[in-house]
Amino acid sequence: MRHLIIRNGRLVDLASRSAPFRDILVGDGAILEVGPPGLAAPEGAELFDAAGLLMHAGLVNGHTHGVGTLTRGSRDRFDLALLLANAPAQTSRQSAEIKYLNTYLGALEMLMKGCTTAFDLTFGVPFASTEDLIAMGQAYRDAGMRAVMAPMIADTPFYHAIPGLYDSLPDDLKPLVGAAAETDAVLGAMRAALEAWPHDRDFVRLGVAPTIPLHCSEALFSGAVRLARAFGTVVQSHVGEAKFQAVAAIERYGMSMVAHLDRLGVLGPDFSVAHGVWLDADDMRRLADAGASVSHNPGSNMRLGSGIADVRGLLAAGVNLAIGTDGSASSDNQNMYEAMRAGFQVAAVRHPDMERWLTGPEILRAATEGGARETGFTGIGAIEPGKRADIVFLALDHPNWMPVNDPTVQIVLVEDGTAVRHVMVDGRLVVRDGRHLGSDMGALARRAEAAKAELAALQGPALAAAAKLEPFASRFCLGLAARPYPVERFATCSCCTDGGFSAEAV
Ligand SMILES: Nc1nc2[nH]cnc2c(=O)[nH]1
Repeated sequence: MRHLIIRNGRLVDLASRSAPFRDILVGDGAILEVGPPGLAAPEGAELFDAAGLLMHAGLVNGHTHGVGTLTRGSRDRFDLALLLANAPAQTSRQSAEIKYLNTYLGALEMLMKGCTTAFDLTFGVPFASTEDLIAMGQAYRDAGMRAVMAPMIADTPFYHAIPGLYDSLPDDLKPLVGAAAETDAVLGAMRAALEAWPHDRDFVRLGVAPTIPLHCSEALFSGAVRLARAFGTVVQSHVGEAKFQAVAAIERYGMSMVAHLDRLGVLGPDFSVAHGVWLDADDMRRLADAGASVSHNPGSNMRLGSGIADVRGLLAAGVNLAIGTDGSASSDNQNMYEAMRAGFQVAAVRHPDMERWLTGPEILRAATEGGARETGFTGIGAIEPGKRADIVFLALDHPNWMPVNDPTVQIVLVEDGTAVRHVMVDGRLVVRDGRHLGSDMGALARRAEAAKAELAALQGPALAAAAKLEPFASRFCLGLAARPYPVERFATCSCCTDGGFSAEAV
């Protein structure tokens, strides 16, 4: 066994909100013991000196999209309706190099900012082949990160998914709307990828993401979840992200999106909801009863103007909470410290009553243990015996940490990733002295610029067509969002006007 003894570091303790000195003994990537200074180590154990460093468990990004990294920061006024109007064009045509680079650069950013595991909703089959998915999984392997890669699958294009939207389009634009996909072909391609998956599942797993319930026929959604369960993997879907979707769900199903999913029998401990902004108390109870998770993505929900999730309500109901950044195409960066800080801030904005604000330990727990449960990587999320050694080392001689106060609050509200000194995954350093081991940043920057040019040439015509449709999608979805949505939770909120969130707050 390869032993590693980490000495002289301070370990964040969520329960006592302190950071006592602790030694950590690691054997073959697993944490064997955690104890006060002077912990016994076997002869020949390699010493890792963590003097002047604060240790916390690697962060888990509960929801991202590696596919959007190369387009980060390219548009400012961009809401979910515009994103969905453009998504097929943006994800349709990419070379293998672009797919790899998108994923690798996202992973690199996450690792360098203290995140060691991600739930990545990537290109959907059949547009991404099994080979593409394997290559994107390799990007995580090469970066040294853990991930669930879940292809976003659908059989109903956005314009058909939202009741009335297609009919609202001028006739000359209707041919620009993509055709429905063959349900069996999508499920067949998903099955083939699951069967062929070659990567070590302790590091990179293949998950399943029926992307948005409205974009999936019942046969596709149920079939996707059955497949995930047959292969013992996890499922994630965008649920209740924007108000227009919540209203459209009532119109389409005669019930909320979560009630529809419950009726399909797909909710369970292996099921996670991305966003979960537009949920009522009944939705939350159904998710909690099923043991499901919600990835709270506050930065994205603000960036796209989607709204503010009632996270206190989710926790009180007993839903497992994770924290996510969302993809860089929707929220630009992959900074889990920023996502945690935003999570704290939006809860305070959402609830005038301070008793309902989130605490530092609650957010940090969601970004570690909650994410571990949500991704299905049960061996991560904490620094304790039996877990894998995914450890972030923050420099205490960085201004962020002068002085050390309540470390559980300071990580959430002060740290921004700039104090990340080293990052360890499975007992091996992947970031040392702030630099990712194995990446040539100059070469990557040149590849990214070349990929950007290639992407513009490949996707230009499809994006031009999407741009013609965009104004119609935008107007239609704004019209849906202007309708009252009957969610009782807003009745207790001081920023409420007519039973819906005020336009200002959303
Ligand atoms: N935020 C967000 N990003 C996406 N990227 C692709 N689909 C989606 C979605 O439904 N929501």
